[in-house]
Amino acid sequence: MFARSAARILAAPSTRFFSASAVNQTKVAVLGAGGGIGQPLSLLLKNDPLVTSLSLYDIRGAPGVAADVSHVDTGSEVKGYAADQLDQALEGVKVVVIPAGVPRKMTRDDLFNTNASIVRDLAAAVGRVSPDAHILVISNPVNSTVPIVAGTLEKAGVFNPRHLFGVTTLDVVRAARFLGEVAGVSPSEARVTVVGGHSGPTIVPLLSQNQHGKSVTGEVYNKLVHRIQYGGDEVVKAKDGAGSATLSMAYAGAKFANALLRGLNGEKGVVTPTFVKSPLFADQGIDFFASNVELGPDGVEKIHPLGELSAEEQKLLEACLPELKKNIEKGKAFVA
Ligand SMILES: NC(=O)C1=CN([C@@H]2O[C@H](COP(=O)(O)OP(=O)(O)OC[C@H]3O[C@@H](n4cnc5c(N)ncnc54)[C@H](O)[C@@H]3O)[C@@H](O)[C@H]2O)C=CC1
Ligand SMILES: O=C([O-])CC(=O)C(=O)O
Repeated sequence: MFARSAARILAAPSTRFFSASAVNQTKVAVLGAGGGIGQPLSLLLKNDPLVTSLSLYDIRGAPGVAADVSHVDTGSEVKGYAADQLDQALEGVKVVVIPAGVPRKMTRDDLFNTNASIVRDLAAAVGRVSPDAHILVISNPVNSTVPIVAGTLEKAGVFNPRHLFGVTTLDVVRAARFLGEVAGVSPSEARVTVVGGHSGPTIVPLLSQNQHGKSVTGEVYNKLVHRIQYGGDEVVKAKDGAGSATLSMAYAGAKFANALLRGLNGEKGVVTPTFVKSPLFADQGIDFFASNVELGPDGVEKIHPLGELSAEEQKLLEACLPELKKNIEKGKAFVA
């Protein structure tokens, strides 16, 4: 099965994204497992053959979610942990996925005050109990929460940049879906590398690098880019006060977790965009950036350059960088 290029497996958005050798199975924790994302994400991880054991934590409701999910007839063990059992939930975990926090009503940055301290406290617990774990941050604003996790772990003297990922997979999933619609092809043929960060102008889809994407021009191009950058708003508006994307995010989170687990298990060529500590724009003071990253046995194996950009993409990148820099600095200042 591994003979097929993993990059191609990732390139094929579909419900069948789990691919496994079941050799090195892994204990995965979900922090925020009782929430809108956490519940379906826990279900999807229960269905991932690379997950041996699932540890579900939330300040409310995780034991109930765990009891429910544990009846699914796949091999993994599932255990739920109550509010005062965070440290127990983290014992022996190799991968920690964090969708804890509040979803937005206005902009993602509005969430900063609430989610910054939630994420900081959870990161501190990971640093204390399972400092080698790979941490996948879903909680918004990702552009700031990832630097918060990094800063917290740095303070604890256990930060490993190869083990920290902001999950930007929903942008990649949306880009494939929306380009597929515009070009009249299957999303599996419409894979788009999305770089930058995860909010409005910091989301930079490199449509020109896809054979269908490069023929989209003019007003259709502008609308497509806008839809990818503001896809979250579509869901927030449609949910009308009931939160933001949860189901598509759970799908994207499970897809990224599976890619990481395949890399950790030694599969070669697993490449997907993710927001990591990155040298690409570090000379401009931007030391976190999403780009294609090869995932390997120790997490980040190789950070790929952006490749060739069209003139439009160059402009999008120019708009992204100052905003992303501000978001990163805000996260850093919070933990300083
Ligand atoms: N990275 C991305 O692409 C996306 C990120 N998000 C973000 O994910 C986050 C979660 O969204 P939803 O699941 O819709 O929210 P939700 O409110 O439905 O669930 C959040 C859960 O976190 C729990 N929680 C709060 N504080 C906690 C703590 N200290 N420890 C453990 N659990 C805690 C809550 O009890 C709740 O069950 C939000 O910040 C949202 O903006 C949402 C969609 C996409
Ligand atoms: O829009 C939001 O707040 C949730 C999110 O990050 C997304 O859907 O991309």
